[in-house]
Amino acid sequence: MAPHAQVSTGSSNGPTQANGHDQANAKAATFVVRSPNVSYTDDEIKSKYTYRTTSVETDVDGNHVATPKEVLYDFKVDRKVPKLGMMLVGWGGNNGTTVTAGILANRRRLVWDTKEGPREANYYGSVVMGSTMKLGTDAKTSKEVNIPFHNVLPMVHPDHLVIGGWDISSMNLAKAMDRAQVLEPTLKAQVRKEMAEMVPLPSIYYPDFIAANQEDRADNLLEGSRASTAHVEKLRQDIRDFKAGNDLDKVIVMWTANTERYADIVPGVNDTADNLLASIDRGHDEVSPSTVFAVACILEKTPFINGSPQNTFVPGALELAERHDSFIGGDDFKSGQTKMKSALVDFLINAGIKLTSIASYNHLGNNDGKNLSSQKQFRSKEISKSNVVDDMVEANTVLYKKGEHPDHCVVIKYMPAVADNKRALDEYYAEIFLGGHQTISLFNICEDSLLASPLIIDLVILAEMMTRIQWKSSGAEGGYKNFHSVLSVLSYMLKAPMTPPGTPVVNSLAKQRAALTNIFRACVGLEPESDMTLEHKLF
Ligand SMILES: NC(=O)c1ccc[n+]([C@@H]2O[C@H](COP(=O)([O-])OP(=O)(O)OC[C@H]3O[C@@H](n4cnc5c(N)ncnc54)[C@H](O)[C@@H]3O)[C@@H](O)[C@H]2O)c1
Ligand SMILES: O=P([O-])([O-])O[C@@H]1[C@@H](O)[C@H](O)[C@@H](O)[C@H](O)[C@@H]1O
Repeated sequence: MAPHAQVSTGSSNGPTQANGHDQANAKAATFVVRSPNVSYTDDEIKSKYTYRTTSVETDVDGNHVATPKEVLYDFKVDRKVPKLGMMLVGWGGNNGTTVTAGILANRRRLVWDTKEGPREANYYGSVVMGSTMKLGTDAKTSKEVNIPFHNVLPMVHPDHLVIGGWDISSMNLAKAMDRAQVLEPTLKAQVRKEMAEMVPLPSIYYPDFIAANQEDRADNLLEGSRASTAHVEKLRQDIRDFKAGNDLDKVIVMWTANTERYADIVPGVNDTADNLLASIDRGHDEVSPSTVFAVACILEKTPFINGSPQNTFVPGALELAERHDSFIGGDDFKSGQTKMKSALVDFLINAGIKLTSIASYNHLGNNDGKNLSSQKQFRSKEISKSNVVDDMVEANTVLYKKGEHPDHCVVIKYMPAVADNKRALDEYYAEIFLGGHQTISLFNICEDSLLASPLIIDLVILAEMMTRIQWKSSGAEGGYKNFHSVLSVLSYMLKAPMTPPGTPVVNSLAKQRAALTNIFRACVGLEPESDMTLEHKLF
């Protein structure tokens, strides 16, 4: 039975150290699942998994009857780790330049001087590369055994990503890195030469969708200022050329370009796949650049992830993705203030503390902040930052009556002086025992692009991993199928997680991580992580 995680010498499975790097000649810990329900070949892992849930029926008086349910699934994982390309829309931006420099620094194991002393490249902030999961308990000592998250399935290692992309700004990545004002000069100096050779492909620019203050950087444009089939086909060709030119097996496209205004959902324009394609062909002005990128990727069967808050996936795009069995995911990286919020609100409400108001303010001085200083673009962000508590509030009917929820305001101000070092100030106000109150004030300096870049890596690696996982109901006729086109499994990294139509949105950070972890565990026939530890209680 082949061991699971390979030896770390340069394999795509990658090493296991906290900074994601293998030590010279270190042997990555491996694991293999010994079970009649799991089989390994050189090409595949197959598992039979019993999915156990509880079905609840509620009568008119609100009384529940809970019935345990079991569904048997067969999972299949393709073990061949591909040569993977990551194409960024907005490659010349703060996130695009930072994630590119970060991968170069890690790949070359760079060390650079800072005023606090030497710093070495790492992947901190990445769930895939910087966190672990509980494998089980030691057979002899009963102590927890934890493994690097990256090792649970044969994932791409970020060091091996081939990076490209588009930008409406023609600036090469070295100059764009300077413009971003994120990285230490001593690090920039070591990657400058390589980054100077990276030049974004020209992109589509429909001025009405982003702030007018972005116009001065728009000098790298494809002809045409509204959607067209020619734009779709050009972007598809760009993807094919990038894939062929770098001898890639696959490409993932990530939108990390400016936040756009919401597109109106117009019957006959973008409400169905056919209407959307026809609208693009007619050059309808309510089709955004991000939706054109999404359509191009869907038709090219290239996973597309939206790292910004706008409603890129209009109903027509969603229907098109389902029709083509293409993967999409989004929206809006969950990097700092909102990530903290989704953890804190989860804790407070599950502790029975009645949160009654959340005031979220932040100011930042990067180009994202400049774009968000325009009301329509801010509104996109306000929506994604505000909805993150809904599911946790609705789940607690003890604290909140139907429709009752905490006051919640979101403020973002553009203050150039602080550049990428966003200042987030939050106040959480809650009712506690016997009419008391609890006030929690948070001051959180988020170096925005250093927090978002690891999420870009996670989203790309996990989206690619999902293209190699298939399922079928045990014993059912027919072959294996892909997961649904909408990759809700990516929700941990996203503020406004997209889910398949008709399915609930989960924003609780703990639940999101558990879903991701346990789906990957099921692929190797392991039960969900249980913290019952009965072995430590029943003896
Ligand atoms: N912590 C974070 O940085 C964070 C968190 C959540 C979401 N986001 C979102 O990620 C996106 C990028 O953030 P950033 O800080 O890198 O912003 P940025 O403004 O530095 O970079 C955006 C880049 O996109 C380019 N661009 C704009 N329209 C384009 C188009 N149609 N095609 C190609 N390129 C285009 C711009 O020229 C710019 O280089 C923003 O939408 C932001 O809201 C960022
Ligand atoms: O992820 P998070 O810190 O809650 O949200 C952030 C906002 O507070 C910030 O103003 C914006 O510029 C970033 O793009 C990001 O969306």
